[in-house]
Amino acid sequence: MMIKKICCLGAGYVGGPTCTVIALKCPDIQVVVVDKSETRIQQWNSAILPIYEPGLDEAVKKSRGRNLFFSTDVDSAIKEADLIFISVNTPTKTYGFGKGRAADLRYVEAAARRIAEVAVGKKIVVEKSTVPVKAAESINKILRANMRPNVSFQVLSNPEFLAEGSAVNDLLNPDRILIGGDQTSEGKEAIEKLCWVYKHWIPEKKIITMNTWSSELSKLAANAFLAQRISSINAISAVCEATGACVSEVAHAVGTDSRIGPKFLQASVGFGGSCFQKDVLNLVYLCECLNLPEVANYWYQVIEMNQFQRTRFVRRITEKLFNTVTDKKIAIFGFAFKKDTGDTRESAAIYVCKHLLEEGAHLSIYDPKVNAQQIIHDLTRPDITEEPEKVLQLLSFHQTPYSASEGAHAVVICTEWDEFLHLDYKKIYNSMLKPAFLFDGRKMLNVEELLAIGFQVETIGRKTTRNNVNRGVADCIL
Ligand SMILES: NC(=O)c1ccc[n+]([C@@H]2O[C@H](COP(=O)([O-])OP(=O)(O)OC[C@H]3O[C@@H](n4cnc5c(N)ncnc54)[C@H](O)[C@@H]3O)[C@@H](O)[C@H]2O)c1
Ligand SMILES: O=c1ccn([C@@H]2O[C@H](COP(=O)(O)OP(=O)(O)O[C@H]3O[C@H](CO)[C@@H](O)[C@H](O)[C@H]3O)[C@@H](O)[C@H]2O)c(=O)[nH]1
Repeated sequence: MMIKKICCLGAGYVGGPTCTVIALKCPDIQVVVVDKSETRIQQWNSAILPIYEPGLDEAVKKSRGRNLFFSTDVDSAIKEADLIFISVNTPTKTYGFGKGRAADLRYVEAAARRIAEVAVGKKIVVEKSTVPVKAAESINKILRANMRPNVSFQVLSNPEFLAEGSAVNDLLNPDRILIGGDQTSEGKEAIEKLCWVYKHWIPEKKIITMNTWSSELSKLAANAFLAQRISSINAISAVCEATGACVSEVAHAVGTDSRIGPKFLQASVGFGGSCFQKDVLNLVYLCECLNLPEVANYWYQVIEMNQFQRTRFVRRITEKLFNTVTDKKIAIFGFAFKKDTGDTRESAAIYVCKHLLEEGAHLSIYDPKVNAQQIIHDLTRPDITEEPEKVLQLLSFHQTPYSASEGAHAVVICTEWDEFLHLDYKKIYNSMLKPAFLFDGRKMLNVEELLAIGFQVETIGRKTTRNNVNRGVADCIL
C-alpha cells in the first residue's frame, strides 16, 4: 500500500505550510488539512490566508482545490486517510502539575482519541507536534485502548524544524527530515512509507530514521541548542555594553571557528516565538521528572538569560530617557517576534511594551504585518497587565513608522523588518522631540549615520554614546 491520502489535524503555522508543500510536491497524493476552528479553515479557503509566510500564497493557490483541501470535517478526513499528521498546538501548561513548564498535551490527546473513535482500516499516525519524550507511546496506548475492530495503527514521530518567516523555503529545502518509529517490521514499514512521501522532493541522504524516543528528544535538543546560542551571545552582549567591546565583532570572531559556525549568533533584545521558550521549558520539566535537577537547572539558565536580556534593554531605555518614561511618547517599530511573520507569540516586543506601559509611557506602535487587534490582545492579557483599560489609553497604532515617531521622545526597534533599514531617518529625527533617542533592539541600523543625524543611539552589545565615539569605540561597524 502506498500513501494516497493524507490528513492533517491542525491547520496552524505548521500544519498549513507543511501540507501545502506536500501537496505541491506530491500531486499523486490528496492532502486534507482539518481544524476544529471554523474561522481558521475559512481563512485557508479564502484569498487572505490566516498566516503570513513569504511564498505561501502562491504555493497554496497552485494546489488548493486540486489535491489540497482545507476542511472542518475532521471525521471524514481521518476515515479516508492512509496517513494522519497530528499537528495541533502543544503550549506550556498554565495550570496544575507542571504549570509554567510542562507541555499541555490535551490537544494531542483529544486528536488521538478522535482518531481512535472514527478510524477504519490501516493507519499511520504521525506525531508532528513538538512533544515530550514518550508522547508517541501515550498516543499508541490511547489508540489501542479505544480502537474499533479491524483497525491497525503505527505511530511515528516526525518533528518539524521549519522556522517562521522562512517556512516555505525550509520545507522545500530542509537540512534534514527526521522520522522515528518502532524498530519492528511493522514500524519499519511505516517509516518507509513516510520516507516515500518525502522522497518526492527531498534527497534520500537527508532523511534520517531512528527510534521514536531519540526522534522526540532530538527536536527538544535542537531547539535548546539554538536558544542556548542566542542566550550565550546575549550574555556576551551585556559584557560588551559594560566594557566597550562590540558584540558584532566578538560574534564574528567566535563564529569563524568552524567548530562553532556563524549562524544564530545575532545578539538581540531576546528570542521570542512560540517554540524556544516552550520547548526549553518542556526539556527542563522532563529533566525534573527524570530526577536530573542539575540538567534541568542548566537548561533553565537559557530562559533566565533571555528574560534578563529583555528587562535589561527596557532598563537601559528608561535610564537614558532621564530615568522617567511616564507620559513620554515612545514609538515601537515592529511587534512580531521576528521579521517576515505576523506572529507575535512570545515576542520580545510584548515584554518591552509591558515594562514601558507599567512606567506610564504612551506607545505608538507600527508593524507591517501585525494588526492593532492582535497587539491589543497581547498587551491586555491578564498575565501582562492587571489594568487593561489603562493600557488601552496608552496605546496608539500607526500605518507608517513616520506617523508613529512624530512627536516621540524615542524610537525603539523590536523587530528586524528589512524596511527599517531603508527609512528616512533624517525625516524621523526632524519630527521627534529633542534629544531624540533611538534604541536598536536588533542591532540592525548604522549607528554612525544615526549619530551624524543627531540621534542619541543605544544598541545591543555596544557602547554608542557621543563620548564613546570620541574615545574611538564607534569604529565597530555593524
Ligand atoms: N510554529 C512553528 O514554527 C513550529 C515549528 C515546528 C514545530 N512546531 C510545533 O508544531 C505544533 C503546532 O504548532 P503551530 O504553531 O502550528 O500551532 P497553531 O496553534 O498555529 O495551530 C494548531 C492548530 O491545531 C488546531 N487544533 C487543536 N486541537 C485540534 C483537534 N483536536 N483537531 C483539529 N484541530 C485541532 C487548533 O485549532 C490550531 O488551529 C506545536 O507542537 C509546535 O510546537 C511549531
Ligand atoms: O541569532 C539569532 C537568531 C534568532 N533570534 C531570535 O530567536 C527567535 C526565534 O527565531 P527562529 O529560530 O528563526 O524562528 P522560529 O520560528 O521560532 O524557529 C525555531 O523554532 C521552531 C519551532 O520549534 C523550529 O522548528 C525552528 O527550527 C527554530 O529555528 C526570534 O525572536 C529571533 O529574532 C535571535 O535573537 N538571534
